[in-house]
Amino acid sequence: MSVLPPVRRDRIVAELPQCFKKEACLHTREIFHSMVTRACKQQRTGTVGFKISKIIVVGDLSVGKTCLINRFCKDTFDKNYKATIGVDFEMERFEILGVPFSLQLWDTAGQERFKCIASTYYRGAQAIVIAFDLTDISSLEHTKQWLREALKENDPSSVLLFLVGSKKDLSSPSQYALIEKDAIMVAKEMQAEYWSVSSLTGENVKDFFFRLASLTFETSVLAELEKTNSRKIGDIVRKYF
Ligand SMILES: Nc1nc2c(ncn2[C@@H]2O[C@H](COP(=O)(O)OP(=O)(O)OP(=O)(O)O)[C@@H](O)[C@H]2O)c(=O)[nH]1
Ligand SMILES: [Mg+2]
Repeated sequence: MSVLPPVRRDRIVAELPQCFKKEACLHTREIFHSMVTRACKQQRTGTVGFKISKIIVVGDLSVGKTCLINRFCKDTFDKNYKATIGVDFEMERFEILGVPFSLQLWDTAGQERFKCIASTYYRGAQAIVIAFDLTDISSLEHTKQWLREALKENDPSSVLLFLVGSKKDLSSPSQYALIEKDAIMVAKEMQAEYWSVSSLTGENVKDFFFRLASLTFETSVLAELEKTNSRKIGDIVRKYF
């Protein structure tokens, strides 16, 4: 018997949410991978429905990491800056293609003096969100260093990367166009998916987290299927040799 309350109705995903910019996205498929859809229909998703996927959010101080998580998880926005000390986390439960899927969103500190505490929590992430401020080019320049540090604790070949520009409401259209061009280049180099959001207005926030949850889910199901298949091949090998 499940002790968890049902998933909120506005956390149900039936179709793959689309990327923000086709030039810098993890994949351009419009629907979930057919193997994933089939596995979900046949309830062959193994442990995916019971596991909690870890997502870490990193980036310079004051770029808006905490506000981004709070806008999505609590639908609130605080205009006063309160530095994150070390780390904080929020849980979000989704239902994707009928399968329960939980994300643990780790909000880390950008301030130098709290960084060493925060970095001890980087390990074991399924996805890394590297945040920068769309009105501050230096925060975009620092994203590569944030990524390098986060990847020291994670497997670069399996972790999903997202480069997220924040405070869209504060940038003028011309300033925005300029920084977005650079951000797309950085995202491509990192092999990350690019998004821009505003936690003040909420623009793109829900779309971003739904995409993040869905791609993390898709990757987890594919990994689970691969594990099951290699186990099956192992059984055959054991049986005949
Ligand atoms: N206008 C506007 N302000 C924002 C937005 N997001 C964050 N801010 C403001 O930027 C400041 C810093 O936001 P935080 O979310 O605390 O930044 P942080 O990245 O968590 O900072 P650290 O915890 O120190 O790493 C606060 O004053 C927020 O109100 C946004 O989308 N629009
Ligand atoms: Mg913070």
